[in-house]
Amino acid sequence: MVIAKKFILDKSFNGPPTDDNFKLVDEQLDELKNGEILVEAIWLSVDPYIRPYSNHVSPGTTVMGTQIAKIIKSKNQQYKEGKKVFCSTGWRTHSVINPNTLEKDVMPKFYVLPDFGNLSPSLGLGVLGMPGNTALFGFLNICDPKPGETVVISAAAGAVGSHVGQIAKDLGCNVIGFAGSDHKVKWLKEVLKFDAAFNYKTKDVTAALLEAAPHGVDCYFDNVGGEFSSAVIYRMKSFGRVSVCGSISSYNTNPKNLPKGNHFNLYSIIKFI
Ligand SMILES: NC(=O)C1=CN([C@@H]2O[C@H](COP(=O)(O)OP(=O)(O)OC[C@H]3O[C@@H](n4cnc5c(N)ncnc54)[C@H](OP(=O)(O)O)[C@@H]3O)[C@@H](O)[C@H]2O)C=CC1
Ligand SMILES: CCCCCC(=O)/C=C/[C@H]1[C@H](O)CC(=O)[C@@H]1CCCCCCC(=O)O
Repeated sequence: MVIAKKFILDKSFNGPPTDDNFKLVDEQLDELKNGEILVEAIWLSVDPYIRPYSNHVSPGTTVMGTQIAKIIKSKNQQYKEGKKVFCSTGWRTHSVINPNTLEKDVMPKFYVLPDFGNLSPSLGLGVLGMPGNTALFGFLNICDPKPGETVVISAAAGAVGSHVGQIAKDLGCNVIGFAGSDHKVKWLKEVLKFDAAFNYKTKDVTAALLEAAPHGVDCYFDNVGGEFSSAVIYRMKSFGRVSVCGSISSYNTNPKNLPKGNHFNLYSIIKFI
């Protein structure tokens, strides 16, 4: 008999998450039936969407999220013990899954990870998973960046932004990142080789842009929304492109009291991922 440990949403969120929102509980799992597998979590992903998407979730529900897990018992010939899988089972240690009867959805809920060799399987939740794909396709398909163009990235040291910046550098763009600490800014400049990076908590965004992008911004990869994005969009060139990926600055806000919208530059193309 396997006892899973899982985090449930104990109290609905009201502002930034605190320990009180979560409760760790046990769940006794049933014996495997034919077709089922038992997986054990190796890595859990804590992603920004969990906060706003949980506004519609009832207390008592397992906290949503994806994980990389290992098949530790199988009653399904197609899924061998020892294989590593990606699954959307939430914040829990053990889960019973029947891969053949999972709902088909636009987003994958379950798949066997390819062999990453010596690399960490955690990359299946990062650059080789949802954040990496968001960075690659959200940047290339929507911003359509060209060598020499100026690219601004918010939340630039995060999972998505840091990959957008590296792709933009590879393409020969002038890359400007904003992050919330001097340590992150140093990392962006010294390790990821961004052309410029600023701490938006201590530096005025418009002043930073006038310094690093005096002729304006061609591409803006927007992870944060709110007033920050209004300041960047105001500095877009004509025919600039904005990829609206997320709006993390408002995720802890009560949806009935959201901040005012961005300043929209009518000569830029703004698309949502
Ligand atoms: N559309 C899509 O398909 C997807 C959208 N997203 C969105 O992309 C964005 C980034 O996700 P991801 O990289 O995974 O997140 P991470 O958790 O890796 O990074 C998030 C970072 O956002 C910054 N941040 C938090 N609060 C604020 C705030 N109030 N103002 C400005 N920045 C803030 C913080 O960095 P700092 O210390 O620098 O402030 C934080 O570390 C999110 O908005 C997310 O919802 C993500 C994946 C898919
Ligand atoms: C107002 C919220 C904006 C959130 C933006 C964001 O971060 C979106 C992320 C999703 C993206 O569209 C592709 C994904 O895989 C992200 C998560 C979707 C998971 C939803 C399922 C939750 C569950 O397990 O029940």
